[in-house]
Amino acid sequence: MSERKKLLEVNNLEVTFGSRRHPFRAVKGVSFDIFEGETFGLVGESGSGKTTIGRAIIRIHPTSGGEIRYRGQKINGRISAALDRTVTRQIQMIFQDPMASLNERAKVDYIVSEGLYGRHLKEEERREKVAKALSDVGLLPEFASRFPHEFSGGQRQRIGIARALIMDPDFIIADEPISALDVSIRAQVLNLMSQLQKERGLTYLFIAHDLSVVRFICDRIAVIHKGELVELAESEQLFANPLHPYTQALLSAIPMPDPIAEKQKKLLVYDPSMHHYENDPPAWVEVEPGHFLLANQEELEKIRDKR
Ligand SMILES: Nc1ncnc2c1ncn2[C@@H]1O[C@H](COP(=O)(O)OP(=O)(O)OP(=O)(O)O)[C@@H](O)[C@H]1O
Repeated sequence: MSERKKLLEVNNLEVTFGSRRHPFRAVKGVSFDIFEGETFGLVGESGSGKTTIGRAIIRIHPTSGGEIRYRGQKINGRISAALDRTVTRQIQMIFQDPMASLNERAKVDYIVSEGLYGRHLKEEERREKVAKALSDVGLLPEFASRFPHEFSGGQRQRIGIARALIMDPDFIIADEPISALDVSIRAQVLNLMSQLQKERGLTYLFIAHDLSVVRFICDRIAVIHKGELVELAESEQLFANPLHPYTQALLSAIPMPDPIAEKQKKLLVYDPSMHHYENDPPAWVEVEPGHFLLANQEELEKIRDKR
């Protein structure tokens, strides 16, 4: 994949919440690249920092260290107004809960075209764009005059996708886009996303806590644990040969026919004491081409012994 162009570069990213006296490092030195046209997965359990990374990329959360580059230009921290406009248009986000993310009191027409308002388009042009965005996601143009509560969860997620598409983005951050949806319509939304990717050459950052979802749609997957990126590999490679104990724990949690048995299994597989690194700090190692692992010497030896 090295000949492919890098769209996004995240280097040593830090995001800190809280006060100066009581800082909370939600993202700790995370680095990864995303290539044009690929679907890159960020997985990890709730609270691991996935959403925070996505929100730092679209400049909602300020970064406290490191660099984010989009098409080679630094986009975190202070940037020019022109670059800010470019980023705001080219990078769009779709959200987990279409119910919560759509303004209940606004009509679909307003919701879908909200991002266009600064552009001073003629009314007719704006309406045409809304109709096109709705039909691109498989909805009828006349839905524009309805309110979000008139739609099903799947249709509402399509409205959320139309709202992103109307900006004509190159890069979409999809934050758990199907986890709030009924199982029966999840595949439809994933298929729509794949079809749009093919048609428009979109690049996706796909955030999920569920590894079974990302397996089939992501080219590469990064595993986030407590704000750190602990493993990064091509999807197939990660599933065939997960090396970090946390990745193994995540994998052991799918599928989940019996939640209690699975929880016990997870506790057995995952040993949190491996994260007390005081005398043996972890470092990145490339264990196989393209397969990176954050591990200390002790962990590496354990992994080597097992293989
Ligand atoms: N605005 C904020 N202020 C303070 N702490 C925050 C803020 N946003 C997130 N956090 C904290 O940062 C950590 C990472 O949160 P984040 O939402 O990024 O996790 P996540 O992996 O996306 O989880 P989820 O799947 O539940 O959204 C959590 O401990 C969270 O409580």
